[in-house]
Amino acid sequence: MLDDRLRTLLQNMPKAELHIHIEGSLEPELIFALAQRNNVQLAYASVEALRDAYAFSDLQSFLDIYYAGASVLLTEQDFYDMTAAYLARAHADNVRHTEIFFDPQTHTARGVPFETVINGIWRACQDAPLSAELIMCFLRHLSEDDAIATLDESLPYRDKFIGVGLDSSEVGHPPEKFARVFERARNLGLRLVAHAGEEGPPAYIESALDVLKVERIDHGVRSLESPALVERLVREQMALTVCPLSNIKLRVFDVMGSHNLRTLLGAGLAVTVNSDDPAYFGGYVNENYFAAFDALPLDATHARQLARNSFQAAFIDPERKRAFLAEVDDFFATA
Ligand code: HPA
Ligand SMILES: [Zn+2]
Repeated sequence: MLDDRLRTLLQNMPKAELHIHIEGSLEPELIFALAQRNNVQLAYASVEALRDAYAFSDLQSFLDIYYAGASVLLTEQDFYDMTAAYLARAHADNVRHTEIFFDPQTHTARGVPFETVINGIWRACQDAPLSAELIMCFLRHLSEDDAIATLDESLPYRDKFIGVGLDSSEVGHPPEKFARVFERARNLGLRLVAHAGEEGPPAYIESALDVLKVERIDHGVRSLESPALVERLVREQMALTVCPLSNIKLRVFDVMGSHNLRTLLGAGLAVTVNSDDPAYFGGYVNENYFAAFDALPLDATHARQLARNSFQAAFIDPERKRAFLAEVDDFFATA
């Protein structure tokens, strides 16, 4: 149950966000504004008509609309404006540090130069009122050769992002399909993450760990189907970047009351709460905390654990991590 006191606590607590696709922060109003600015024809007559189309049956039905929405992004300023809007919302939610996914292939396939994409997003991060880093994702429905070409294309901008990830259609595209490109990324000193166990089976989480050697699992909610995997994830304190509203909108769980977030936490897993694609799933990170705490038996102790986990799992140096964790502890000591 979410009373006013718990809601205020969740709103104000310092937190990190570790699973946010920047293209998924593109609000319908901004899609229409950019379409007009760029003379792009949209398949929807109005903001309302577009929003009405946000009724998804699974991951793929969402991805089709998400890629269509991204088609209005053409100039560096478009990428800047989209990113600046997300960062302002994250700041309002008391996010202190965010690690943002971007999907270059969605744009380079349409003829938008890699440089345009990364420079716009990166410049907004430099201007942000919070700490922000970038993680470049490969689209798993495309080939590994395409991912390798994207990694090659990114090398001149190596200092503008900290890691690589794997997103898009999960089932049928197991992590091992991307073994070589992740090995190359690892040799470049990049941090590694992958979506696994959102719609795909626990075996995909295992191959993300064993073959890709990822350092965090994005989603990972299906890990509970394998007790041996849960035991391993707890032992290794492998972070899961869980996205509660996403899981409901994409029908991974029927209703928030049946989400397994509380069970994952109770098992000792290093769970974090994140927004995934906030413009499409009904809210930014604090809305994800509110919805989960409203529907599940979660209290201030869990809030503190989740805030701590978010910084613990962040790709930041140990000194900054200690400072953020101390900030969380101070916040809860005086709350
Ligand atoms: O939740 C997601 N899963 C896979 N790919 C994605 N791309 C944006 N959001 C997602
Ligand atoms: Zn995601």
